[in-house]
Amino acid sequence: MLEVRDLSVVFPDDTGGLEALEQMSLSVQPREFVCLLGPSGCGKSTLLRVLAGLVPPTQGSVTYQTCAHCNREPRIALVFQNANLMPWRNVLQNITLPLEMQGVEEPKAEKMARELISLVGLEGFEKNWPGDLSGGMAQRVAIARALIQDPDLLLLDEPFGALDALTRERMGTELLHIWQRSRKTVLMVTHSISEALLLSDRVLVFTPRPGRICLDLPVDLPRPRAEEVRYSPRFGELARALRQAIG
Ligand SMILES: Nc1ncnc2c1ncn2[C@@H]1O[C@H](COP(=O)(O)OP(=O)(O)OP(=O)(O)O)[C@@H](O)[C@H]1O
Repeated sequence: MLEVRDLSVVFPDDTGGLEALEQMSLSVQPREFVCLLGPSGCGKSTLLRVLAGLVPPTQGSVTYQTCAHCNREPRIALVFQNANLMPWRNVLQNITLPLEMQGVEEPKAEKMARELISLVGLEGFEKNWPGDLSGGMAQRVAIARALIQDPDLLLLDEPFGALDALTRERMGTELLHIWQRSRKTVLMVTHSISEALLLSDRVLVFTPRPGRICLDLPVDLPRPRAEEVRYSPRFGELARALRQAIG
């Protein structure tokens, strides 16, 4: 699905350049859920921005294979820590926005949005304004708005980072359910070891800047997973391995 080869990113600064990523290589399989963990400033968001085409690589390459027989540009959706909803559009209208920009007819866009509203558990809130939503609800709208583009790759940059601990835990479980039903290829930045283990097939741990991958850990916890997996001995072993790698 995605192949990154020897990727380096250097941001210009007064001292000759700030190296955010150094010769990073990784690949992601279709429908895989991969989490990125690492110390603050190690280049996790930079990697997502390169993958989304927002930051150019200084060196190296990013290649997408969207499907076996087609050669189209990949569809990539990015969700940030803040939901960034349009305050003058209600929940339904926020979710249909990307389709409206593509010129999709309103009844079709609305039908698709209602299906996603059901997927993210927001039935009954279609007409609510963003200002009346909790942080968790706003992020669910942002995730639905990303999914309506039917992305080949969904990039999540600490999507629950601004939420309180309990809401964050609940949103982790909800994202697990959403992914189990949508089965998108996902790359997600998180600072939470337990969130990474609950959700992902693989966790990539970054070194301090310049970011390189120091551990590529397959998460061999059985699926479908539920909240209780956090209390299994294997979960504890994997958490210990990740903690050691982060240092
Ligand atoms: N547009 C930019 N211009 C200059 N420097 C940048 C830019 N974007 C990021 N950086 C720098 O690159 C380094 C990596 O930043 P990045 O945001 O990718 O780290 P991160 O691992 O996502 O951090 P955090 O976990 O704190 O969000 C940091 O030192 C940051 O200051």
